[in-house]
Amino acid sequence: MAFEGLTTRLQNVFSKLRGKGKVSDEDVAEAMREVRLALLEADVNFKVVKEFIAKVKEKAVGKEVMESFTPGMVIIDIVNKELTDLMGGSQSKLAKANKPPTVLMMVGLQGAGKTTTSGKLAKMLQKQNSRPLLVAGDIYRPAAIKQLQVLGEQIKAPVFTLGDQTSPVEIARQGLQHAKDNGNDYVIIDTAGRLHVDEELMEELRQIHSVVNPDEVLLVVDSMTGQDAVNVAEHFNQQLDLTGVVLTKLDGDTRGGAALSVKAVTGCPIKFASLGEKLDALEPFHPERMASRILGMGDMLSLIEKAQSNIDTEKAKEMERKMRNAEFTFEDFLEQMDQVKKLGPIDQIMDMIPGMGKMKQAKDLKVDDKQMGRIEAIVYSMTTEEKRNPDMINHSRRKRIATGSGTSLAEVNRLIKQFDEMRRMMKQFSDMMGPKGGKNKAMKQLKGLGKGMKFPFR
Ligand SMILES: Nc1nc2c(ncn2[C@@H]2O[C@H](COP(=O)(O)OP(=O)(O)OP(=O)(O)O)[C@@H](O)[C@H]2O)c(=O)[nH]1
Repeated sequence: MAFEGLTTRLQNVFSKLRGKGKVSDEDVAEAMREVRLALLEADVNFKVVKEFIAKVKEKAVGKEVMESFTPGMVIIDIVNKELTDLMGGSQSKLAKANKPPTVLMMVGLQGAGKTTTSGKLAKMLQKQNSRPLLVAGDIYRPAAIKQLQVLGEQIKAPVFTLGDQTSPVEIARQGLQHAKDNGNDYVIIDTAGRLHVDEELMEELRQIHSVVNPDEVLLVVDSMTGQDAVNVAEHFNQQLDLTGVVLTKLDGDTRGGAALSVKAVTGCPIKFASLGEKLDALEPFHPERMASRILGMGDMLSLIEKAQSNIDTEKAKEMERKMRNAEFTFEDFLEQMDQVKKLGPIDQIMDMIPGMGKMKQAKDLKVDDKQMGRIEAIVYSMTTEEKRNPDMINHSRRKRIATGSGTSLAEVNRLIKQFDEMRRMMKQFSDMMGPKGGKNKAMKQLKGLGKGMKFPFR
């Protein structure tokens, strides 16, 4: 996952500071040296690092900080605010034309993820009840038009193409007219990319620009390429006046340099971040939330938003009722896993929960999609009757389930044991909250409950 190294290093610096009652000037200087190294190692542009450290230092050595009750926390807060500022301060939203359609021109090098991002953007706009038109303007890469058509089919968005024999400038012009004629409120123009920035490409992009007069020129950059991504952004910006950047592949193990430098170097805000190959893996970029993810403080807001747009609330309510009445079966368990999976890779979800990222690093908690898959395989190998009455799953049934799911008896035993514990806890919980419980009793029992508790998927 992106930023892992940076997060670990920063957390080490901060835990040293946090442990101190008083913080001396030397402590701050030492911490700043380590933050500086951590940023450089994460491939952040060296000028950006220098300015960043100067700003943090200026704020951190003040008297108020030293004499505050929790100097360590105050310094973390300063770093958090400066990181947020570095990435643009607040969210930079997509422009909207006064008179539709709003025209989005997608530019970038080959392989950065331009075509995929065009599809993801279209899907995001559809979710907001818009009707985007995709325009296939990359006539040079043989499969690009087909790729966009396939994406369009998947999300049921119209794709405008004139094949690969018409000039991209003409395609863009006619595409825009087509959108006007058909009442599309957004036009997303996918343009060609090259392996390197070259004059011919820029000229073509400038011509398209002057014909369609876009509301947004979005540069798609691959965050895995680190400083190169920043150089590419600077170059495009000099030639084209970008209005925003989309960072792709933030799900990979990028060290984070691009995300942290691109705004400072080009002045161009990051508008979206892409965290996976799937079509719903695009997120609006929130600098403050990204900063808190980098500092290992989680990002509950994004998680809640994801849940709101992906989880079936009726099903969630029904699940809650079952849990309260301790009617929870393995069938419900499967359903719940399905809901969680809709939110994205489990690894990414964990990073959004405060503290979880750190637990993951400590290897206390091993939850990944592969393991979720094994758990699912076990449950799928149960008969309907077994799923509904987990108590009937005796030794010989367990052996059959292990063989059927390609796992081991130990794994099946563990899952069933944890499932039982989970049910018992739910039962205790609902008893506590029930008429005989009362608040004080509930609190008392809650304290005892934590002891035997294990995370169900460990
Ligand atoms: N893991 C991951 N892969 C991505 C992401 N975005 C795009 N990709 C992958 O990157 C590859 C290149 O994406 P494309 O959209 O084909 O690239 P492109 O920029 O359109 O390339 P050209 O059309 O040749 O300019 C594809 O395999 C995508 O699935 C992302 O956020 N995460």
